[in-house]
Amino acid sequence: MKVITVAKMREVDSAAMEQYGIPAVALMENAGTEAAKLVEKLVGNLKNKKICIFSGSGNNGGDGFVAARHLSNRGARVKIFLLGNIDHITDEAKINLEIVENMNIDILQLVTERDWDKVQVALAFSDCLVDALLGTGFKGNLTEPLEQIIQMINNSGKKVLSIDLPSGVEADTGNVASVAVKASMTLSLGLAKVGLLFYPGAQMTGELFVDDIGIPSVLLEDSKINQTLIDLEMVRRLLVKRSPDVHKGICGRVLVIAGSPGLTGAAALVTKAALRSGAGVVTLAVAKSLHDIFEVKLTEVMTVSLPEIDTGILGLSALPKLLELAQQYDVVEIGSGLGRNPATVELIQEFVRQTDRQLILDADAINAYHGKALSLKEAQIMPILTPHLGELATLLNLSIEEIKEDLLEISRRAAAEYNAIFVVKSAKTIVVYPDGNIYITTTGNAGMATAGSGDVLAGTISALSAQGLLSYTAAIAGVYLHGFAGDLAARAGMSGIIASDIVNAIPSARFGIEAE
Ligand SMILES: NC(=O)C1=CN([C@@H]2O[C@H](COP(=O)(O)OP(=O)(O)OC[C@H]3O[C@@H](n4cnc5c(N)ncnc54)[C@H](O)[C@@H]3O)[C@@H](O)[C@H]2O)[C@@H](O)CC1
Ligand SMILES: [K+]
Repeated sequence: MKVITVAKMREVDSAAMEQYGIPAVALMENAGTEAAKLVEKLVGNLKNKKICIFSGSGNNGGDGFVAARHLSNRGARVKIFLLGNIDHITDEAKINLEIVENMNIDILQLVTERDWDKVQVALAFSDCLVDALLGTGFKGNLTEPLEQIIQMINNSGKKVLSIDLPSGVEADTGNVASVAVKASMTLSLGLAKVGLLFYPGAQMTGELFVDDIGIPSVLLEDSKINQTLIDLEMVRRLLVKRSPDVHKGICGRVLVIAGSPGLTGAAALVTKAALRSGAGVVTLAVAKSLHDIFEVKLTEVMTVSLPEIDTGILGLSALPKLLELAQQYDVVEIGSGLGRNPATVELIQEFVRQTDRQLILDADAINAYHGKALSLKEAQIMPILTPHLGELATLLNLSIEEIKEDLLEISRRAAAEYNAIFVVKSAKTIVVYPDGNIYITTTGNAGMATAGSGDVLAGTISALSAQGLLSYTAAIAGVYLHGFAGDLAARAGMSGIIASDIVNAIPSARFGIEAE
């Protein structure tokens, strides 16, 4: 499923109206009709049900007026609370406001504090609320009466249907200024808005429904809408089932260059995740003085000892051996817990420049390219980078807050600038391609915010890439599989998940995805 930004949604709306001649009021009619159906889903038989509709003065409010008409027609007792300047009401909303006025539906414009009491009473006796205060036209901070009304809605404990977006959620970012409606259901119009998928907006959305409201499908499937959700079907098509006559040598060979003193856990997690994700052979290359530790720590992973420049620290002296070794592997994962010694940074950059293997760069390998987009462009095959928000911020010289303000566009610019596939890890991990396409995962949970979870992801993507998925698709399938494994691990208690739990759940997750 595609996910859309406000600017693009406006283009699609305009095209529906101008190219296809669909009047705006018809789109609004469809929006309100669908909203009324979902209210029925929330409360059951509408007869005598008390429904409060909160409408703003924009088109989102207009959708609310249409819903009011349909709900009233089906026997509900509807009250409309109108907020905002009625003189600035849009043409389509005005048409629908006049209709509900003509139908003698109870409408109260909220102006003074005395009106709040009426809202409180109505809320107490209502069966369900419809939130049509703010849609895609909202940005920034909420002004006072809105904030108060939204708080009243949330405090009422009633079921709420939000139209298009929970009011107060910014459509392009998922940011919530001070407060937003906590919806039981959200009906998103045309396509789901980006903000419904990212936190904190995603937390306010409730169950998400999407309706095309009559917009021609060719407009909604436009290839220029370049955000797509990663779903089960997509990943099922990508993951190739193991044929019965395979041997380990053709199940994907992964070389991992990771670990430094005090950071051996990262290397262990990457390698184990690669094995659990189905790689046939996984080898860990480490500095000589760490080698014995890993020999004990890892059973199924082979280890190779590299020359070091200091205890446990790699430098250029390891380069010839690494380049030669890499030839025997399909994919090289580099950087997890490798450390930031300038000599190690130099080794990373030279290795990345000279090897012709597919690379997955994590953690310190990403840090090695701070301000050096041009030198990463020297990589022979487009690499995959797996930064978390902090690493992305450092790479781009921005703060995490600045990135969150415009995550998609900033990630797009980074992928284009570095000519790399970026897997940006956060509560909603995204895969970003230099051509601007973004894939957003639908798996994963808050329990996965735990040390080492990112190392597991790097191992998973490496294994899938080594198994023959193109870097383009390995990142998508890896992110989904990793999140799915985390969701399985969460069944035993989300808040206590540790990274090894995710590793151990990968085989079941893959089995679940591949199952017919
Ligand atoms: N053709 C279209 O564009 C369609 C639009 N539709 C609906 O129209 C919505 C978009 O309509 P609009 O562009 O009129 O915008 P909205 O109705 O989402 O919001 C505009 C209103 O919000 C107020 N507002 C904006 N930012 C605010 C802030 N920070 N604090 C307080 N008030 C603020 C504005 O003053 C204005 O009254 C969609 O979300 C959807 O629900 C649907 O009717 C379908 C067709
Ligand atoms: K809304």
